[in-house]
Amino acid sequence: MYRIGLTGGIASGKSTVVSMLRELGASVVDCDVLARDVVRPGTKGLAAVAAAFGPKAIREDGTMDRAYIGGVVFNDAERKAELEGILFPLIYERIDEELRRIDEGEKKSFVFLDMPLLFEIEYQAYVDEVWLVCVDGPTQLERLMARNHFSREEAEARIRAQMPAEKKRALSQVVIDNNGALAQTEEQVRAQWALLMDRIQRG
Ligand SMILES: CC(C)(COP(=O)(O)OP(=O)(O)OC[C@H]1O[C@@H](n2cnc3c(N)ncnc32)[C@H](O)[C@@H]1O)[C@@H](O)C(=O)NCCC(=O)NCCS
Ligand SMILES: Nc1ncnc2c1ncn2[C@@H]1O[C@H](COP(=O)(O)OP(=O)(O)OP(=O)(O)O)[C@@H](O)[C@H]1O
Repeated sequence: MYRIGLTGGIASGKSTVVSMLRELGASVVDCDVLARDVVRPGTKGLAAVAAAFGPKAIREDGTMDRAYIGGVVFNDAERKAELEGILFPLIYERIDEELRRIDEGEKKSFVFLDMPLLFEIEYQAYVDEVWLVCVDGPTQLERLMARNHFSREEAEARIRAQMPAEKKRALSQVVIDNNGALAQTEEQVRAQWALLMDRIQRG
């Protein structure tokens, strides 16, 4: 099964592009969803996070306090590495499970992996090509602040925790520019989809 990694900085528009790809018929493994799945109430993932981050990590309803953990890890690289050390192995396991399900169950010839941290974790060796969703710095900051109701400082801390877009651009085979209107993004996605179908058919 041909694997396409889809990545991009926070609030670059990955989910927006994923909805367009799904409309076109793509199967997509969404790593943010899997990252939430491994810390559902009652999981060993959440128990490990609670052991490392203390009682404040869990809310009264038993779910992980994402705002609290986010506030800690995006301001402290060591704490972020600690969280990743707990969650990444669990997320990798779930990715493999999902890939097997799509390969054997849906019998698809290709799959997209929506993976925000693809380059940060050097996952490019495990995919056949990488698509990058790109926005310029001011647009990213503005969209992130608007979507998450973050202050400028909170938004900048999250952006700083990731690899800069220029570095990611140099490592990607396809770049989708999401600075413009959604219709312009959709046009690029459709054009790249057609090229991808050619590549897959040619083997
Ligand atoms: C820190 C947490 C609790 C913050 O939760 P929150 O609901 O605010 O954000 P959410 O999970 O929706 O992620 C939003 C975006 O933040 C960025 N982000 C998330 N984790 C990280 C990280 N470890 N390093 C850099 N950026 C990150 C990504 O661009 C992601 O798309 C959460 O992101 C988390 O559990 N992160 C660790 C797991 C992880 O790395 N997931 C992302 C890749 S699979
Ligand atoms: N072309 C666009 N024009 C205007 N707003 C947009 C455009 N594309 C995305 N947005 C908005 O920008 C925000 C970020 O987009 P989206 O959620 O798709 O990004 P993401 O890369 O999936 O984010 P994350 O990394 O946090 O999961 C959303 O509020 C979305 O509605």
